[in-house]
Amino acid sequence: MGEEAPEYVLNSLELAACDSESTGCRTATIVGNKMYVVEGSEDGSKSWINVKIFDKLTRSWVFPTVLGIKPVQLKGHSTLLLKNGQLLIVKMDSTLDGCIWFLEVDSPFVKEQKKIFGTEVVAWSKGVIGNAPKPIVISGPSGVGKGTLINKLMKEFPSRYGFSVSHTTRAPREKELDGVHYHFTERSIMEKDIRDGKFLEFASVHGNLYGTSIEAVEVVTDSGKRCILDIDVQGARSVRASSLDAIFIFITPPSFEELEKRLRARGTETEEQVQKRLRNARAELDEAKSPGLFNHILVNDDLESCYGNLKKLLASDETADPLYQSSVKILKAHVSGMESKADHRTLIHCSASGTNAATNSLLMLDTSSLKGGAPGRTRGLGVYALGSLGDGLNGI
Ligand SMILES: Nc1nc2c(ncn2[C@@H]2O[C@H](COP(=O)(O)OP(=O)(O)O)[C@@H](O)[C@H]2O)c(=O)[nH]1
Ligand SMILES: Nc1ncnc2c1ncn2[C@@H]1O[C@H](COP(=O)(O)OP(=O)(O)O)[C@@H](O)[C@H]1O
Repeated sequence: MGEEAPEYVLNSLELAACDSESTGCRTATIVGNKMYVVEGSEDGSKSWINVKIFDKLTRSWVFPTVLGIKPVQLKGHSTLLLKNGQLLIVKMDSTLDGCIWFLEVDSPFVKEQKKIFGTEVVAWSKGVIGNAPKPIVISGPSGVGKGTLINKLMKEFPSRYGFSVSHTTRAPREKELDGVHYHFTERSIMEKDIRDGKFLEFASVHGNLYGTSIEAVEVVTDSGKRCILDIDVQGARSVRASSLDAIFIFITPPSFEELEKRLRARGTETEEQVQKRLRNARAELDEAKSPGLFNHILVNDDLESCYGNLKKLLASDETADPLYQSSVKILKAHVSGMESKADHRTLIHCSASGTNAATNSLLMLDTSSLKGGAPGRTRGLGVYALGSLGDGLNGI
C-alpha cells in the first residue's frame, strides 16, 4: 500500500498556481482516477523537475517513465488540463518564447508508449508560437543517390534547407565528419539515449544502429529551415507513426544492376557490406510500395533530371502549405498567472520584462491549431495581446 495522499490531493486542487517568489512549486491536476503532480525547485546551483502520479484507486504514488525534453527549470508554474490528454504548463519568470510547455499524460503518443514500456508514461514537449516548415523524409536503398541529391539541395539553398544529423554506431568513412554527416556514437550510449526517450525514431540497418534524435530535427526547424531526414524505410515508417508531420519521398534506381554499379563505384564498402546492402535493397524496394507510406517516388536515373523533379516537388509543396510562410517571433514577457477560457483559449497574465505594475497585461493563448507534440515540439500556438503589452504582439 502506498503512502497516504497529502492534504492537497484530498481537496481535489486542480489548478494550483504557485507563488513565483517561492523556491519550489507544485501543481496537481486530476485526469480520471489519476492525479498528476508536476513539481520543480531550484536549490542553489541545482534545479530539478519531477512528475509523479497519485493513483486514486490503489492510493499509491507511481513514478512514470518521462519522455521528451523537459524545461530546464521550474521556478513557478501554472497547469491547465487541455481536452486532448495534454497539460498546458506555463512557466513563471520566463520569456514568452520559453514559457509554454506541454506535458502529455493521456495523448495517443503516450498511450502507445505505455504499451511499449509497460509502465506509466508522460512526455514533455515545448510549445512554439506559430508554425514551421514541414520536414522532408528521404529514403531509398544504399547507393541510389540520396546523399548526392540532398547535398545538391543544401548547396543550392543553404538558408532554406537544413540536414538532420543522425546518430549511428557505424564507423565513419573517409571524409565523414562527426557532427556533420553523423554523430558517430557508441552503441551503449545510443541505447541509453533511446531508453531515455531522446530519439524520434531508430532502426538497425545493415547491422548498425541508426537514429534521429528529437533535437536533430527540432534544432533545424526552430531555425526556420526545412529539415531533411535521410533515413531507411523502417525509420520512415516510425516517423509516419509519430507526431511529426512530414513529407515522405522514396528514391528508386532505374534498375537493380545500376544500383549495384553505383554502390561498387562509390568504393566505400567492403564486398561483404556491399552484398548485405544489396540484399537489404531488395526488401526496401518492396516495402516502399506499402500503401500510404511514401507520398512520392522519384526515379534517380539521370541525376540532373531527378534533382529537377525533386526541386519541383518541394516547390509545389511549399506553396501548397500555407503555414510555411509564418515565422516564429521571440518576445520578451514574464508570465505571472493563468486562467482557462472556453474554445481552446487561455488567458495569461503577463508583465513585461524588468517591469512595473503599469505594464501588466493579458495575453490570449490559442491552442486550437496545435501541431506536432511529444516527443518533439508542439507547434501552432497562437498568441494575441489583449491589453497594454501591445507592442509587436498583435496577431503573432
Ligand atoms: N532509421 C534510420 N535510418 C538512417 C538514419 N540515418 C541514416 N539512415 C539510413 O541508414 C542507411 C545506411 O546509411 P549509410 O551507412 O550512411 O549508408 P548509405 O545509405 O550507403 O550512404 C541508409 O538507408 C540511410 O538512409 C537514421 O537516423 N535513422
Ligand atoms: N543519377 C546518378 N547517376 C549515376 N551515379 C549517381 C547518380 N546519383 C548518384 N550517383 C553516384 O552513386 C553513388 C552513390 O550515391 P550516394 O549519394 O552516396 O547514395 P546513397 O546516399 O543513397 O547511399 C555515388 O558515387 C554517386 O556519385
